[in-house]
Amino acid sequence: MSCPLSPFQVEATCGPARAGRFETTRGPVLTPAFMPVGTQGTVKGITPAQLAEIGPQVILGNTYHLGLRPGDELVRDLGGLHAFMAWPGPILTDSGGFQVFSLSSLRKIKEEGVTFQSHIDGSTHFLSPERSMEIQRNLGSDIVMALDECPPGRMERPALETSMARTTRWLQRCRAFPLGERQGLFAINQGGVHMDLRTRHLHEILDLDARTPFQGFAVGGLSVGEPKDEMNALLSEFTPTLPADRPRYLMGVGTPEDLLFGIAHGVDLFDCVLPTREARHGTLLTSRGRVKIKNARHRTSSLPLDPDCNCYACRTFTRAYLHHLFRAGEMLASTLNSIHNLSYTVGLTRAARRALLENRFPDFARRTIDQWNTEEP
Ligand SMILES: CNc1nc2cc3nc(NC)[nH]c3cc2c(=O)[nH]1
Ligand SMILES: [Zn+2]
Repeated sequence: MSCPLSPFQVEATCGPARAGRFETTRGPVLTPAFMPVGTQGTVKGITPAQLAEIGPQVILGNTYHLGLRPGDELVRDLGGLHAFMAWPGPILTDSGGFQVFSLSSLRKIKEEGVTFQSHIDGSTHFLSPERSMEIQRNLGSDIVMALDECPPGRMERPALETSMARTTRWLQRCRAFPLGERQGLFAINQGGVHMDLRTRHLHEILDLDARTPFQGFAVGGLSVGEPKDEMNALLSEFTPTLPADRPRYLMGVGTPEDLLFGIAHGVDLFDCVLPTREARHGTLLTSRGRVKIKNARHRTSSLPLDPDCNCYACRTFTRAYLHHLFRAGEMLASTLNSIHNLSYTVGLTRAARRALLENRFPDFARRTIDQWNTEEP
């Protein structure tokens, strides 16, 4: 079995935290790394050139959305997702399970797969492990996520165990599917906030891994409405038990605080719509905490949004201008706010990596958290 992704190299550690890297055929991935979400083949409101300046290691594409519209075969015929959206760097595609359960209506899940109605036009569709793999092969992503069932938070244990068992059987089917030679498959661990279930599922995954190794391991089933302290308790105990020689990806997380917590407990990769979604709603993530740009106190401010940020928005415009754009409902407000929030979030994981490499991560984390909580941003 060719391994298109190189082995994960741990370059520095600080307790469970680590800085690392792995190669894809479209470039290296230096971790820890935050991956901006490009749901429908675009990181909303940002051009590829602007995205390149922000400099993410990897971006995400959604199988559910792109499979429905414009359709995975069209994207394949036009050269794949990298060409289609003009992003030459590594792309990770999720497998569609999460969107089917969170976006579509009238779905019916069976062993074979899940039947669902499109949120676009109500048409009926079917997503199986094989179909999810086929869509991701057609998109040509570098990192492929297995099709899993993402249980809603607070699912009762018996139902959770039934769901986990199916996710393991679906993983076997994903593994059997012939992906592209440039694609690596990540397995997804489930089990809610229960350490014993997480461990049981991991052992089932590792039984499959022993025969044909997975290129990475994702922690799914979190950030789905469970209490934050329960998520963090599980993460701190479970993450370090994942294989250390493969990337660890925490799906759907999170806030700057969540990223530091995850990094401290050994997570390498993150994705979340929060930075871009909050940007569109006028909440900006800065080195001194959150700024609600529509607040009247920014109306006349000649200051940059974040004095410690060198992004296009912070080095070019005043808060007064960002405030004006948002109040006026201008399109540029979303673009500039997203450029900043992504620059901040990608920059935070990049700075954490540097701190780990320079053996000063605890001090970095402490200073970062203190700065969030001291000055009025
Ligand atoms: C692709 N499979 C898959 N995606 C996910 C995306 C998520 N996004 C969140 N919070 C925003 N939690 C998630 C869990 C999963 C999960 O368990 N599985
Ligand atoms: Zn900025």
